[in-house]
Amino acid sequence: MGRGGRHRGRSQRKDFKESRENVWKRPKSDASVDGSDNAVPEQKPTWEPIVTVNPNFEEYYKEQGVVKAEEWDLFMEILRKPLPAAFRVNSNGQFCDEIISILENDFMKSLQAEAIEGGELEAIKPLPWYPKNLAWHSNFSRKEIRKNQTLERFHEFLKLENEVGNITRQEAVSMVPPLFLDVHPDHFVLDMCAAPGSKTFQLLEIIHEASEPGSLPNGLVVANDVDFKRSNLLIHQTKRMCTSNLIVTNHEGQQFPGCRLNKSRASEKGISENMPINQLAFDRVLCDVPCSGDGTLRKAPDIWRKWNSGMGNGLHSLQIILAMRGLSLLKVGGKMIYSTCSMNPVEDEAVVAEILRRCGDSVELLDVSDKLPELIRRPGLKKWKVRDKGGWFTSYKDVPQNRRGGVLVSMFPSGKNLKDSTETTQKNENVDVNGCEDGLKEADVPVVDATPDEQAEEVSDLPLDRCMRIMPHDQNTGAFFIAVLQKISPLPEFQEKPNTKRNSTAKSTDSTEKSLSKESVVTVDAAVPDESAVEKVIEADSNNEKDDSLEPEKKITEGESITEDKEANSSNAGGKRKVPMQGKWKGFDPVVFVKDETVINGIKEFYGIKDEAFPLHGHLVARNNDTSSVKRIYYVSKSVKEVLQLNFAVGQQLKIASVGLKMFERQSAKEGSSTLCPFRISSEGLPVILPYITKQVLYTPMADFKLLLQDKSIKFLDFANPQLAQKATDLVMGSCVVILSDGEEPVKVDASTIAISCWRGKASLAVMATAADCQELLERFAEKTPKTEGGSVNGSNDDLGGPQAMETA
Ligand SMILES: C[S@@+](CC[C@H](N)C(=O)[O-])C[C@H]1O[C@@H](n2cnc3c(N)ncnc32)[C@H](O)[C@@H]1O
Repeated sequence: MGRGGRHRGRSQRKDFKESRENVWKRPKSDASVDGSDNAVPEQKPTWEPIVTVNPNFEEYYKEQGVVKAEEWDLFMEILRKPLPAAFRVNSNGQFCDEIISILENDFMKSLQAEAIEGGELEAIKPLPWYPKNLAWHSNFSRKEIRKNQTLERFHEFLKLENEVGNITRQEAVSMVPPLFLDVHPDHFVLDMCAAPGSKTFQLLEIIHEASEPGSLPNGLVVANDVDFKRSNLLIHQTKRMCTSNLIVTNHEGQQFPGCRLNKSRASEKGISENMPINQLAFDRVLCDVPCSGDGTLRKAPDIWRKWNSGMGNGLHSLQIILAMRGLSLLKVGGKMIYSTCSMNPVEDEAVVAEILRRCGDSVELLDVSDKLPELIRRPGLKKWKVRDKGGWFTSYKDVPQNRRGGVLVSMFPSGKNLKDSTETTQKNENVDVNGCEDGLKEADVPVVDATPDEQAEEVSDLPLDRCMRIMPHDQNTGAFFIAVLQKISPLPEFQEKPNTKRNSTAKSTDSTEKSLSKESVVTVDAAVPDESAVEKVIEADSNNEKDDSLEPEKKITEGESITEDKEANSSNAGGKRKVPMQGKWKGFDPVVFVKDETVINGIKEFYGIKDEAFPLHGHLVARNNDTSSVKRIYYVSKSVKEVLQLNFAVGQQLKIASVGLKMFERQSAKEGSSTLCPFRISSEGLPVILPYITKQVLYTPMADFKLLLQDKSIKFLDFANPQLAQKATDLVMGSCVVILSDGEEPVKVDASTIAISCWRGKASLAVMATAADCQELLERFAEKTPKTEGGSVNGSNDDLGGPQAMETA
């Protein structure tokens, strides 16, 4: 019997069938669409059908030719259907193989009856183009899964595994860009517009792919997003990954700092001007830009009502400057993905064409047609039109002066202001072209002769067919656009700098937003993926050192401050951070290296961690502006440490929202008892540090391990195995680790080791892990019971599989 083991009768299938017939409904009280799943309320109000008609949308895409006339009806039919749910199994999760096996051998079969009832061939199936059966598609929509009782067991499974980080719910097409980025474990990767973080999670998985338990990759991911609230969702998402190789930053992507140590600064600091210039450059950049999001219509049906052509036009310039900044931060030889969840060529091919024009020979649009052959996609367009309120334009030369504020030359296939052979000259009045952020006059958009081809119809001469457009009706998904770019040589000099007036012929964010408010009715963030792990808005993440629930016990002397922002130091008193606004950075406490020998040596001694095996010095950071109350200590990988040091060296340019892996947490012992070390091992950090802990470890067989998970606390005398009582008593009071073992003998920690963080009290042992983690382990053991226990509890964990130890608090 599978987990939960609840089988429902046929009567309940009726509800399911009905739910499938009602295509889209929404609560009568309107819900705003911000693209994230939390926009779809769980409340049970009266429901009214959502209108899935928008004549402007239909007219626009018919004219653009993104689908052929003969497939139009199918395209529209699929767009009106709710999006099937999709999810990925975390390839670094300890139970990865086991989860795939449950999907293949249990749910694929047990859900089949429901699929047939609903008219589908398969209930769930692995996405054929995703490696190693790690990604799955379900023919049930997410709403069906949530609402239909027959699917409850599957829903519970998804919810629990998602919560503990073993799976991530993510729209299928949103999984594609990281697969084309060709990331290696030693790469420095920048995810420029990262929230809510599903692709960041994928990037981290790839970085960690080849790591043994306890060993850390050389690479790192910097996940950036301008939106503070959404950054918190990202922090929450990626916390489930237990990584010390992530930095989360809060910058406008187009202004992301290069952390360059310039000459004047070098002399100020007395550093030789001849030293190599330090630059934070990346091997890979993911530029998954804000977009109009019409590729997510199936998931966010409110877009039907809101869509208009101005949405794409209004974002075009921001998309260009984000992509240009991404390319300038890329190492020569490095690769960047430009992607959107929009089908609109103005946000897609036109942006790629413009960045290729700006970069000349220094950037190549790669042909990746031989990669992921099972993924059905269409080549990028080479011709398209531009529409605004006034009508359609096939060439910039046809755009009247009064429309040139919103319609830019870069939106057209040629990217040029072509002279019509029938015209003698183009008037170049000194009129501001709003699309040019530095106030370029129209005279600066040169009028050029059209080639004979261009005179007939504007067709791009760039190899835009190398771009990829995924269409919903090809494989029952959402839509997505992806281009893979490679930096061949340094960019033309003026393009290498962050977005400045001088280097851009596009609108600034401000002018983009102005243009948006003029013509579009959806927010910039409308196009956001479906990741359900972000169903709650988290107001402050656990990095917040102002949480007073833990008592300060011991003073930690800070090392050097990495982000010494005065405003950061003076804010954030109440636990809620302020949103950085108008370029001012507010809200995050500075990152400091923990250098206090008493603290570090105390931890090392208490847990028996040897320096040569696992150095702590230089790898521990805290968030604090008050050195007396460090409560959480984060571990950073060597790569992250180097970036922090560089950041410090160049004047704290990075606005760091979160960094490192929470490894130690200050814990007060109960009144009347005391502990030698006030820092307990956090469950997030345990998988990394477990192989190096030599003290405060208790090995328990399965029966007692289960008891501990069930009861959360166990008196020493209640252990089923009487020897354990003595061994638990022998531990020093305070934090300890309990490892599932064949007997009560030590086992060598490897990928299959299961461990939880505990607290050794006066006469009992208490679990310091979340209820979800305990439940997940118990269910895992239940799945295994017939095979491993055979009437007797042997406690062997040999067949539990997967990397790293498991648990979190
Ligand atoms: C399409 S979503 C990104 C989705 C994300 N890559 C993922 O897979 O979860 C676009 C994101 O861009 C962010 N954004 C908007 N303008 C930005 C800017 N100027 N710089 C950086 N991020 C920006 C939005 O807050 C939004 O989170």
